[in-house]
Amino acid sequence: MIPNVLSVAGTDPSGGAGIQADLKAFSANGAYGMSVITALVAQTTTGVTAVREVAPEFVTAQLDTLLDDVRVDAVKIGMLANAGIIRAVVAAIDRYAPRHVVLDPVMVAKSGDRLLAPEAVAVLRDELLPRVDLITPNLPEAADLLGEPETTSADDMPAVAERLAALGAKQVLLKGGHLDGESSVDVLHGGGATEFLTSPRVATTNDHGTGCTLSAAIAALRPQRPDWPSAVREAKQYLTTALRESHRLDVGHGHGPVHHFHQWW
Ligand SMILES: Nc1ncnc2c1ncn2[C@@H]1O[C@H](COP(=O)(O)OP(=O)(O)OP(=O)(O)O)[C@@H](O)[C@H]1O
Ligand SMILES: Cc1ncc(COP(=O)(O)O)c(N)n1
Repeated sequence: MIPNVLSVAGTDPSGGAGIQADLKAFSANGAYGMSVITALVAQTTTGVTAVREVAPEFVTAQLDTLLDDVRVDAVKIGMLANAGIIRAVVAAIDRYAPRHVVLDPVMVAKSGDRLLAPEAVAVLRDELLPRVDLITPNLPEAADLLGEPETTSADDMPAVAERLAALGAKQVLLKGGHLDGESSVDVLHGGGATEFLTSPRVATTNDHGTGCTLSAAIAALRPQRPDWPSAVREAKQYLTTALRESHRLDVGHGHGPVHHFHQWW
């Protein structure tokens, strides 16, 4: 059976990040994609010009309407914008107890624009993080969640992932895309085990929405794979190929999107 997978996130009219990227990654990884929108974002490959946050009650209305009808096999949560929307999502998780939940704790876009109110970071950490199965912070987001300086070395990443797990996340995928080096190194920590996931760094400026794509591919694959490490390893391979294939696209003048190729038929 094809899994039903939901993205709860903001929009990107240029199709590189947010809901639009998630739906492409779901399809490419064999899932049926659905979406609940938290914020309308006027953005493209060069940055964000405006944000309209959806009222928390309307996020609840979208979630209730969908979840009362459709079985959801996995959820990917991205941009949540503010504390009211975080609490609407927390209430829905408590009400419907979805089987697999991935949280990409989106805080700042690649362009430097804030996508989460600073005062909402504590709400995300204390109320949402302990309710999800996997969190996928990048290094600045990990530092913000832990209230400590940002790590600049891959050697420190296992210890950072362990401290994030102590906040209540069952599995932590700490992403090292912001580090320099020949390889792009992530660390997966969970169930008492830690592993490095290393892929060759692709020389490209088409790196808008890489975090969105990775977390969405993980959510799509998890119901189709026996455990988190299998889904995470395969999603990372999917992202690396999507980055490699991105040279075939000609979209915008800034950080372009990755190419969501179909790998399953
Ligand atoms: N140039 C690259 N080549 C290969 N992998 C990359 C490259 N850049 C990023 N990655 C990988 O992409 C994923 C996302 O990493 P990153 O740390 O950039 O997250 P992010 O900042 O949340 O992404 P974004 O905000 O762009 O959505 C990680 O698995 C990282 O290793
Ligand atoms: C709606 C939305 N969600 C997430 C991101 C982060 O992606 P990036 O860091 O590549 O800009 C974004 N730009 N927009």
